[in-house]
Amino acid sequence: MTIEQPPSSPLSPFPTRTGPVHLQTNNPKFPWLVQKFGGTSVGKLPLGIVEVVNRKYLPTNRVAIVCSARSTESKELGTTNRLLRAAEEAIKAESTEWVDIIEGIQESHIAAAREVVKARAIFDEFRVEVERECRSLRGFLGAAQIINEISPRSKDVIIGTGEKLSCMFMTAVLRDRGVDAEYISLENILPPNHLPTYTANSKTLTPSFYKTLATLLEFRIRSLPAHKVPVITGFFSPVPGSLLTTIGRGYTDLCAALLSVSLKAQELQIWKEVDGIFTADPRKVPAARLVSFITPEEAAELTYYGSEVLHPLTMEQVVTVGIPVRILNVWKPYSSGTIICAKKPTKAAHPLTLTPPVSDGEDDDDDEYFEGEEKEKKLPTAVTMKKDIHLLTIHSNRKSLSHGFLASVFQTLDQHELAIDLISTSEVHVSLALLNTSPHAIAAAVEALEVYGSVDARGGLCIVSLVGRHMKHMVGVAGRMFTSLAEAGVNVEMISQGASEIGISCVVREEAAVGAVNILHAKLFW
Ligand SMILES: Nc1ncnc2c1ncn2[C@@H]1O[C@H](COP(=O)(O)OP(=O)(O)O)[C@@H](O)[C@H]1O
Ligand SMILES: N[C@@H](CC(=O)OP(=O)(O)O)C(=O)O
Repeated sequence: MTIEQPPSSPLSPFPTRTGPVHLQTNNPKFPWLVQKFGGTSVGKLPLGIVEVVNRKYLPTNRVAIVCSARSTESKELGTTNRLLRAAEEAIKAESTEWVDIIEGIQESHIAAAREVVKARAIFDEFRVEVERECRSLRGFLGAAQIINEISPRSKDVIIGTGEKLSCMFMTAVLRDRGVDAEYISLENILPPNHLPTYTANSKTLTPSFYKTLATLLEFRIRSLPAHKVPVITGFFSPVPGSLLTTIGRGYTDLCAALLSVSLKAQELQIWKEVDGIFTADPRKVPAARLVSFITPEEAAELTYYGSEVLHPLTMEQVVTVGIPVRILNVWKPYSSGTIICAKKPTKAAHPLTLTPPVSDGEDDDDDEYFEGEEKEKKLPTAVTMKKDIHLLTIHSNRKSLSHGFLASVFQTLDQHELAIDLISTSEVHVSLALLNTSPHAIAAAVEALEVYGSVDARGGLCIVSLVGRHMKHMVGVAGRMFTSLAEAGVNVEMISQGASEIGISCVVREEAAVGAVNILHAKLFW
């Protein structure tokens, strides 16, 4: 089968083939490769994605694609945020704005396809699917307006439309360029009657949830004809609680990680608009450098403490089965990005031939894998910051023993669904840094904690964290960290060293945080 190819498009910086091309299919003999594309990549560079899949990886791998909802400028202005706004509008009695928002989403997807999809039949089929999907969403929101209620589960259904439209779009674009793609929606992947068994408490998903989901994903993908290239919604549902409350925004990374586990993928690739993981957020620290390799523990610490490169739950899924994760830039498909795996891989020309050696569990020096290369300096790996932090300091009234005191504090925070980011404690005093997810919950927790002593609560703070596997063995790093901050006049409100010894964190005022990160980068990373 051959398909006519259009001339190159302004949406791709790469040369586009002209003339007929052969249909590109998955080869079932090749190892699986899972590729997740962020919403801005789908929005700005759909033909770049085709290039990545088709020309670069289909010749060596069996590819599964996961997409999040399309954004043409930034995630803030993207489809998911627009859908959330439509949901808010729909429960206002007189509002019709939600109708316009859905119309806008529908039209922007159709307009994007009109620009890149050249085969009329593929475009027409896409348009019919998009119109059907948006009609169904309008019906759903119309019903919500009548009953004046949108439950968390209903919100999931609404945002899920974003990934569905995005994957329909990418399937059409890939087909148009000769890739035998198949759209897969995971909107009903889990049987709803099983859900209550998958939460240990109201917020935490049990390992058996992830295991069941991975099995169902594998079953779903393997039910496709083997040569098809699946294009899978990063949205999966239903989940205990709701996807937004239990897993949160950025759930597509987690979906791709579970898929990689279920397919025993050779690698999980997260394609973004940034070259990989940097020594600091390049938007805040102009001198930040790309890091070619980091460990899963470092990546988890970094994402937890504010580097938005991966969803925080992603790493723990892939790490147990040893699947390497690579962060790559969709604008530079031939660069090798950042690889996240337990041991530094051997160097080779093609990124996918970087095979991570099996770890022997020893904490040996990873320089050995770069024989003949310049000895790597022992430095921290990255510095990161997390905004919107509240600090609670509780001075016990000594009416309970210290172990009882801490237990009561934790229990109270749990009752108010507040998660602790950092903790620093003496026998009867405790300081806790919390993400300010709900000012109401913090106020209620403070009131409840006053039973145990006096409570000092302050907002407008930031956590600044230094992360690095070498820090376990570096003498004086904490000293240099706090001397550098003190010399720059940054007041440190709390200090905490992670139990894994790969992270040291402190709390500073929000207005001092970017400066603090820049100072630490300038003083400790060279
Ligand atoms: N240490 C870090 N390394 C790289 N990026 C970081 C780091 N910390 C924060 N970031 C930010 O994470 C963002 C994620 O990349 P982006 O391409 O915008 O995401 P997506 O493609 O998922 O929308 C970047 O804009 C970058 O500024
Ligand atoms: N579209 C969703 C899910 C997601 O994973 O997004 P991203 O891949 O851009 O982090 C969101 O905006 O949260």
